[in-house]
This record gives sequence, C-alpha cells and structure tokens, in this order.
Amino acid sequence: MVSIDIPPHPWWKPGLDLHRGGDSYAHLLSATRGLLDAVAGVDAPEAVLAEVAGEVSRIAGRLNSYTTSDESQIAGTRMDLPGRGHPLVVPYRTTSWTSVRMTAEVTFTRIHLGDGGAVHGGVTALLFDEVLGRFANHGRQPARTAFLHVNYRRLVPLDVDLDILTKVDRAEGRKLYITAELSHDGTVLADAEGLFVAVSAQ
Ligand SMILES: CCCCCCCCCCCCCCCC(=O)SCCNC(=O)CCNC(=O)[C@H](O)C(C)(C)COP(=O)(O)OP(=O)(O)OC[C@H]1O[C@@H](n2cnc3c(N)ncnc32)[C@H](O)[C@@H]1OP(=O)(O)O
Repeated sequence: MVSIDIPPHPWWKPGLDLHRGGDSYAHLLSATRGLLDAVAGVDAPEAVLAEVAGEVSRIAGRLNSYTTSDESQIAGTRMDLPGRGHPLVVPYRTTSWTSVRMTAEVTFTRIHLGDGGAVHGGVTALLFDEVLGRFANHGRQPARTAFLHVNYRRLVPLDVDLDILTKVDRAEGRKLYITAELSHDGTVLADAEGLFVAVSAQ
C-alpha cells in the first residue's frame, strides 16, 4: 500500500480516468515487458526468429488499428502500475510519497542490460529523470527538467530489488532542486541531482 499525502491526480490530466484499460492493460504491459526481455536475451535459430517476428508484427498491426492521440493514450497515465504504465519507462514502484520525499523500488531486467552484467547507464539516467520529474510535477506547478546530473558510483545489477529515495533539496522561485539515490542494502549505486523549472500549464 502506497502512503501518499498529496493529491494523487496530476495537474496535466484533470478529470482523466486513471484506470483506463483496467486489468487487461496491466496484463498487456506486463506481457510486453516480458517480450522485450525475451528479445534482449534471445539466441534462437533464424526460422524461429522469422516465425516470431511475423506473430509480433501481426499483434502490433492489431493494436495499431486502435492508435489514439497522445492526449488519450493509456501509456504513461496509469499511476497504479509500475513506471506509470508506460512500456519505455523503467518499471519502478512507488512505496511512499509526501510533498518533499518519495520512496520507490525498482528491479532491472534483461532489457536494461548494458555490458558486463550491469544496467546500461542511460537507463539509470532515464529512471532518475522519470522519478525526479514525476515527483516535481505532482502536487506542484508543471515543471521541466533543466539539467540532470548523474553520479555512477557502482555497477547496477539486474534482477535485484533496489531502493530509490527522492527528496526536494531546495526551491528558489521557479527552480526546484531535487536529489535521488539508487541503493542496494544501504549501499548507494548511483545518485542524481536535477533542476526542474516551473513552466505555464499548456
Ligand atoms: C510542462 C511539464 C511537462 C510534464 C509532463 C507531465 C509530467 C508527468 C510525469 C512525467 C514524469 C517524467 C518527467 C520527465 C521530465 C522531463 O524529462 S521534461 C523533458 C526534458 N526537458 C526539456 O525538454 C526542457 C527543455 N527546456 C526548456 O523547456 C526550458 O529551457 C526550461 C527548462 C523550461 C527553462 O526555460 P525558461 O522557463 O524560459 O526558464 P529561464 O527563464 O531560461 O530560466 C529560469 C531559471 O532557471 C535557470 N536555468 C534554466 N536552465 C538551466 C540549466 N540548464 N542549468 C542551470 N540553470 C538553469 C536560469 O538560469 C534561471 O535562473 P534564475 O535567473 O531565475 O535564477
């Protein structure tokens, strides 16, 4: 159960049903992430790859007939699902949230592998931009990332539950400085500082 003391509905989609797609979308997302992991790790005979490619293309074509505008797509708006329910976003799970502090958990999988058995550095940066940006945009004015500084302290492992701690460091007018740490068993693997500048709602 997520402990939350700010309005759970983000400013940018007032009135939007945040559970569109129901459990079926959650299953589709989970299956899609599973497919990406499978593709990232595969070494199969060409005939098998060709057959699967045909099946995946057929499935994509079926979904493409339901493509909608970015205003009404489900991806990115399912706050109840890991990674806001977006297939590109790293599937972190928020565990607590106040106006100044947010905690979350994340488990990287095969699709996130860079080299040497560790998570790709760009994926770590994506996670930080997402987590800091989401935190910066909920219960506050809309804000965009002006800069994101990431320190890679240790290799980040796959298939291990990791902790994320995000905090507001300071606010200066429209500028909000937010920090985050990614850790395992109390050891910081990477940390980040981001500047988010408040802008007018579009
Ligand atoms: C609209 C919101 C969408 C959100 C959607 C819904 C969110 C739902 C959850 C989403 C979770 C994922 C969220 C991901 C968040 C992104 O990834 S956002 C995408 C990546 N970022 C961008 O594309 C931003 C592109 N840049 C810009 O739009 C503009 O440069 C900015 C950042 C808004 C600033 O422009 P501006 O408003 O004209 O500000 P400006 O007057 O130039 O500067 C204001 C102050 O900031 C300082 N500043 C500006 N840039 C910098 C910098 N790089 N370094 C240092 N200081 C700087 C200035 O020096 C100035 O300081 P003061 O003089 O006031 O002391």
